[in-house]
Amino acid sequence: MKKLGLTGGIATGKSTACEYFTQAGAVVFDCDACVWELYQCREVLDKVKALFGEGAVTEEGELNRPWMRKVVFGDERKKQKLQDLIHPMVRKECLARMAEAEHTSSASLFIADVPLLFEGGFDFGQDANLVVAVSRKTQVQRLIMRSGFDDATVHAILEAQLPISHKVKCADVVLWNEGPKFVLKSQIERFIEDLRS
Ligand SMILES: CC(C)(COP(=O)(O)OP(=O)(O)OC[C@H]1O[C@@H](n2cnc3c(N)ncnc32)[C@H](O)[C@@H]1O)[C@@H](O)C(=O)NCCC(=O)NCCS
Ligand SMILES: Nc1ncnc2c1ncn2[C@@H]1O[C@H](COP(=O)(O)OP(=O)(O)OP(=O)(O)O)[C@@H](O)[C@H]1O
Repeated sequence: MKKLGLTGGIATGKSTACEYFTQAGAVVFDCDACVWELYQCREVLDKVKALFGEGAVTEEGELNRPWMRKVVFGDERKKQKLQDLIHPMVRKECLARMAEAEHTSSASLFIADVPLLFEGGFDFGQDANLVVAVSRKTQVQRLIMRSGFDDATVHAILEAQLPISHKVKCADVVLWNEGPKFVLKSQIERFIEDLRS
């Protein structure tokens, strides 16, 4: 089974690319989804509350995402504290999912969608790394269209990530997602064909 890391910046199209990889038969591990699941766990939420205070959790007992975004993306040290808590758990889940796929699945491709693949040095023994890239202008447009974040939040998140141009330099393969979705899809189909040949 070939193992690939997939990354990009926020809203560059990682999840969209992974959807196409899944359609093509790959097993995909999504770090963001894993983080969402971890926050469903009371023990994890209690740890987040212990680190950041009562404001981290809503009255309904869920993670207060807008509050956390403000705290974490405005302060490098606090962001690091959250990452130190969450990343080891995500990596553990990723390795477990990969081991399970190797034993139970006939898929020939395992892909981990890791937003901070290069920032965090996320190593799960992958054979190569893919980057889904767009121009900064398109990235900001798609991010605002999807999330409605204000300019300050967009700026803070982008500041917390390596520039796409840097990620492109670290990539083994770049999927250029500036055009319509079907163009991304056909790049992925061609990439998979090349792997098979
Ligand atoms: C701060 C949190 C609560 C904000 O939640 P929100 O719903 O807005 O974002 P979500 O988790 O869906 O992530 C969306 C995107 O934000 C970006 N992002 C998330 N965490 C980080 C981070 N620590 N540094 C830079 N960018 C990040 C990524 O591009 C990611 O794809 C959340 O992002 C979080 O817990 N981050 C820390 C965990 C982490 O590092 N996750 C990244 C994958 S392991
Ligand atoms: N080629 C494209 N053309 C137009 N819109 C696109 C294209 N690719 C992705 N999008 C849209 O841009 C937004 C971001 O895409 P997607 O969720 O795949 O990015 P992401 O990198 O996974 O984001 P995040 O970092 O938040 O996890 C979505 O609304 C998606 O539908």
